[in-house]
Amino acid sequence: MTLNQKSLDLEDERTTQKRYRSKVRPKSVGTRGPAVSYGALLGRIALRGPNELLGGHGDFYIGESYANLDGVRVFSWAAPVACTFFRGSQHHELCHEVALIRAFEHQGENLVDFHDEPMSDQVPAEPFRKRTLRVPAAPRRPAKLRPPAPPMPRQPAPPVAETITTTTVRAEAMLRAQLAAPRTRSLAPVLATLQPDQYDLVTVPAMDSMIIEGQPGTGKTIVASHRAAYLVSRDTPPENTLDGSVLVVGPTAAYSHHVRDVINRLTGGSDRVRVLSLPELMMTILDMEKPPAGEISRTSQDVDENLARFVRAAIPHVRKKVLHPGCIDVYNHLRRNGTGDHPVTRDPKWMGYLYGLPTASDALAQRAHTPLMATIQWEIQKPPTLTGVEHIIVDEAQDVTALEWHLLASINEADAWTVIGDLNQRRSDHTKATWQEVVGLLDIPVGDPPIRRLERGYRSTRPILEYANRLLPAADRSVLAFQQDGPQPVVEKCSRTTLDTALVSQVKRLNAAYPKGTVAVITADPEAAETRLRRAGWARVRAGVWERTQREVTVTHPDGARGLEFDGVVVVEPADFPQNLGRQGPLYTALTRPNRELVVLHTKPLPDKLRVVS
Ligand SMILES: Nc1ncnc2c1ncn2[C@@H]1O[C@H](COP(=O)(O)OP(=O)(O)OP(=O)(O)O)[C@@H](O)[C@H]1O
Repeated sequence: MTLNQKSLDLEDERTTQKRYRSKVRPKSVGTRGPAVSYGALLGRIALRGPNELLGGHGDFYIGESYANLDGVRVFSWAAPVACTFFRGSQHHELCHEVALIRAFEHQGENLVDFHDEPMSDQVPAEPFRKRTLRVPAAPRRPAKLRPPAPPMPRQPAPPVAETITTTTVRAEAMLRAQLAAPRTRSLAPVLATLQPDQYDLVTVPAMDSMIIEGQPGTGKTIVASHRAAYLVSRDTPPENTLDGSVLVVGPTAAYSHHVRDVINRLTGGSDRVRVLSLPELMMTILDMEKPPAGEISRTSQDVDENLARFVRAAIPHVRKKVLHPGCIDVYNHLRRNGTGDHPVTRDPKWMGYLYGLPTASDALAQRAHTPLMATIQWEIQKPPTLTGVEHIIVDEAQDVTALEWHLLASINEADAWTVIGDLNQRRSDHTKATWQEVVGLLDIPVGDPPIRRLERGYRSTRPILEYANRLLPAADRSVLAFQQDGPQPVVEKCSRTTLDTALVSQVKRLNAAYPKGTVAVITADPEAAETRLRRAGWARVRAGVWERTQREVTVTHPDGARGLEFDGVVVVEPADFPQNLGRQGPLYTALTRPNRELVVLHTKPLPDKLRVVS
């Protein structure tokens, strides 16, 4: 295609984009501000020839929702026919007719470029209808006289044998450009570059439960967020959707913030998807304003599923004494181990545990006891805002304890689950060590294969992943990084006095290297790092965020970094990171947060595995 032709075609596409936006936008724009979808066209499909399903035309668009632009059809990304664009494995009957796929590149609201990918050796000479050349500006017929377009079949056709595989990378140039762009504070929709394996997982029917596993940066959160939107889209085939709502559960409030925008953009701000971190969920149940503090559990008993059983058995006894018991009445009943006639348990191990519980007000303030308090409250009075949930998507599921799984299972009215995680990032010994145990606990059927894997890492470059993966068992160490090139991690041995200057100068260097991007310091001792920054002239703008000369740095404990990403990350003193059963989940999470550059500063010896030169 000549340059001139391309710019004419681009003009055409921009015109269609404008018309599409003006048609769909009033439906999707609400009062929720910039997070709401703006009606982007994602791409365009040219078939090998005209097709009667398309009223004799041979091309169509894929966009954020359905529209008919005077005979030019835009199908939603959630409709089965979008498989022609995403190259998933549950093919639509038009999949094997595809000659050319055009993917649109947007900057903000502007369509700035397109990328064509031939899929067949039979690409028609003029694959796409050209509006500026072919469509005369003739007076238009009144809409009511226009013949209705033939309906598109909604059922996906049986898979066809062809060379499309889910390991294929699609829209590669755009994907590369997107990953090289500065990271922002919240995740963005990636529909135009969604990969075939991700699309397959996003579009699994709502009532099918599954476990998805993948190393850091393989797109698990992308799948979680796009799947939430797919499940409630009005363009999703009815057999794949649900009547109720979807709850997306993540690890921290920062994670909820990270994904809320993308879901709002994809759903047009639908109130059928709720995003809450586990602590936020429990605070909602308990109607608490301040998050509880401290460890997620002191002992495995704090989060043991037996507690849920005790609570359910205790409530009828408490109700005999108190007509409308509150959370505290039930808690105190447990603390006393019930009554002489009806003890909660006769097991000495559990009796000791119950007698040792703190007072109710202390328990409410301690994170280790929030799952128990929330379980009690849920059993006695469910908040109406959390009813009607039919599918729960749990991200960072490796960090959910047994008692929390029980609570989530009580909330889930249709028992449909998408459980997503990475066991290598586990941060506690008190969570389940295998997915089989989680499946057993939830008592759900999962399909075949029982665990689906996302293999390709998108976030971190190969040098970063190779360094971080040294922490893993040998069998998990191989790296499939989409971004092959990037700076080697900088590992700097410091003295206690030089650590201060090294930290500040690395933060400044990364800020300068990624002027539009994000930088973080991840440390087991955020207070010490904040003191160093304060002394160097940085000022706190909000919790965990510091500013100097209009540049920001986030300072966080590894627990707070889960699910997040930054362009540059400084990891301070790996030897001080919490370990579980000798494994380095929190350190592994920290080392895999950067998209572009990793710096490790240490005064103490590095963990053995990081000292090994591969
Ligand atoms: N198809 C895609 N197109 C563009 N960007 C993508 C795509 N898939 C993943 N990414 C990007 O890769 C980065 C990592 O994705 P994501 O956060 O979903 O990974 P993850 O598996 O949840 O990681 P972790 O477990 O480490 O938190 C994000 O910036 C995301 O936007």
